[in-house]
Amino acid sequence: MRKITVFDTTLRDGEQSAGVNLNLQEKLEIARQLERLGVDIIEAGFPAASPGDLASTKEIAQTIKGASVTGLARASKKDIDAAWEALKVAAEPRLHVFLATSPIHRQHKLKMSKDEVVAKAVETVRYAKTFFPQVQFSAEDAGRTELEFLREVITAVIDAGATVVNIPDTVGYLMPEEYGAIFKYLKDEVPNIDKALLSAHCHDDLGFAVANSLAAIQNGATQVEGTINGIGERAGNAALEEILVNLNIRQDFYQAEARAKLDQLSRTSRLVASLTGMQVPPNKAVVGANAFAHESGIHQDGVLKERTTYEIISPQLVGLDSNQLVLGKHSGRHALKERMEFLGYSLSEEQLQDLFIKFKELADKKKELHDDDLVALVHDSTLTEDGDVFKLDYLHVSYMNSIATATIRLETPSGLQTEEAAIGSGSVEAIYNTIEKMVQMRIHLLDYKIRSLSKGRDALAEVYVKVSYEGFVGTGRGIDHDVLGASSKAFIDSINRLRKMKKPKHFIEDQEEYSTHCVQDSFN
Ligand SMILES: CC(=O)SCCNC(=O)CCNC(=O)[C@H](O)C(C)(C)COP(=O)(O)OP(=O)(O)OC[C@H]1O[C@@H](n2cnc3c(N)ncnc32)[C@H](O)[C@@H]1OP(=O)(O)O
Ligand SMILES: CC(C)C(=O)C(=O)O
Repeated sequence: MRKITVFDTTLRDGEQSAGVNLNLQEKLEIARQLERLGVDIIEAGFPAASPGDLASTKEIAQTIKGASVTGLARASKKDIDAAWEALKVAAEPRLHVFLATSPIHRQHKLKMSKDEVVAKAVETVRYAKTFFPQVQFSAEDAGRTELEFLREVITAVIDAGATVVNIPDTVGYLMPEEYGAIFKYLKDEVPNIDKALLSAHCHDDLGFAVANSLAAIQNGATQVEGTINGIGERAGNAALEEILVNLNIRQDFYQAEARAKLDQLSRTSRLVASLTGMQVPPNKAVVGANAFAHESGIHQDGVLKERTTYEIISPQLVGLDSNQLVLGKHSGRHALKERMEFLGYSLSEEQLQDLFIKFKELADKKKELHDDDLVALVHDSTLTEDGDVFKLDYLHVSYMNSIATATIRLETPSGLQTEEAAIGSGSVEAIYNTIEKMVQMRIHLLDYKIRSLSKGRDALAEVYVKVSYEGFVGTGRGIDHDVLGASSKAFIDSINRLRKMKKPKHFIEDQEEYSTHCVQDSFN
């Protein structure tokens, strides 16, 4: 099994993401978590970039003991001196210097000839070696560099003392086969290649950063660079968590391993997302919120029977407690039953079927159903279970010139349908006046409370009412995705309960709490 050195550049290349600016404390916190994750090298910053970068690189070099800390420098004595100032406190000072080698960069940016680039690279590595035992040289834009020239530069810098040579696809231009082929070529053609680690550093402009990094490993790279959550300049860097999980899950294929502790990945990802403000898309591999969430019934059924039917990575591998069966409109009875059991309900087949119908109706209106929604639904189902109740069939409310008019159709306990309309100064009053007319009972509303049962704009509303009728006091509860629907249901519920109070032995057992409450209130 080949050992792969993991080089994390979240704090340097990752911080180059547009809009990201981490302060010293935030960088230290991320560095400590990277140490827990077990990366081998942490690139803490670019000390010549600013006094703040120098100070944070120094602080991290002083603090972190479980990983090697490095900093970036251009091919310039000034940059190397700044890096030394920051990194001399480290246990084993390590420098990362870079110089572009591609024709585009040579001509337009550096304005240097090939010979000048080789000479500068060698001079830089030699100077760096006078301070640092470990020197990494990066041939910036190696991906667009002539292969023969790349071979020449890499041979020269290893001769000058570079201990790591990095071959970045700086602009994310290459396809995996092409990037892998460069590593194979360098392994075969650079005579002193065994004296240095060969490193891969990829960007995601065409979406191949992780695939390219893995292609490099397949072709001889022994160090891989990346950032947590794949943050970084433009479209970002290779996502380290994805590379690490690939190496683990497909060890059979890569025959390579890293020492990182994968169960720290979720935690590291969350920390980086919250401190950088760069949120992870839900469908992101390994660390996205949906990476272990199953929504569709067929998948949920499969996962409940045998997790590996639809899950190639176990949630525990990356530090999560469990996968998630999200209940939504694509879910089936197996998942609903499992969730209800988890919530403490053992439903008969009939009850489950009834609940499932209501669940699907609600799921058509709501994106995701939370536990509160399910509890609400099951209570709604059990309440109306024994029949002999008024049920809301249709509700329409209009509002004009400060007068609300409610039109309501009810199903009566004997199964007939009755329709009525009445007005009120507000929608709820109009509804209650209409229902009162229909049931022919003079009901006093003693209390009315409304709350949101679950999260989001599409949350269910729960209305609680306390009413009295001919000396009896009762309560009612209604749940609906619409507040007026919930208000109607609560009022009707209270009427159903008041009717049952006259024959308490028929109280519905599942509604014990409610029933007890009604009985006590009415007979005290
Ligand atoms: C691929 C990468 O991710 S490389 C890392 C990129 N990261 C950063 O640039 C973040 C930190 N950078 C900075 O804070 C600033 O750019 C500084 C402080 C480093 C330099 O600032 P300035 O001196 O104002 O230069 P500026 O950034 O405008 O231009 C870059 C200069 O560096 C030169 N340069 C670029 N790469 C290198 C290199 N590897 N070695 C030597 N010189 C280089 C450019 O040719 C240009 O030189 P010029 O001024 O002679 O034309
Ligand atoms: C400094 C180098 C390694 C770099 O960040 C790049 O080429 O993308």
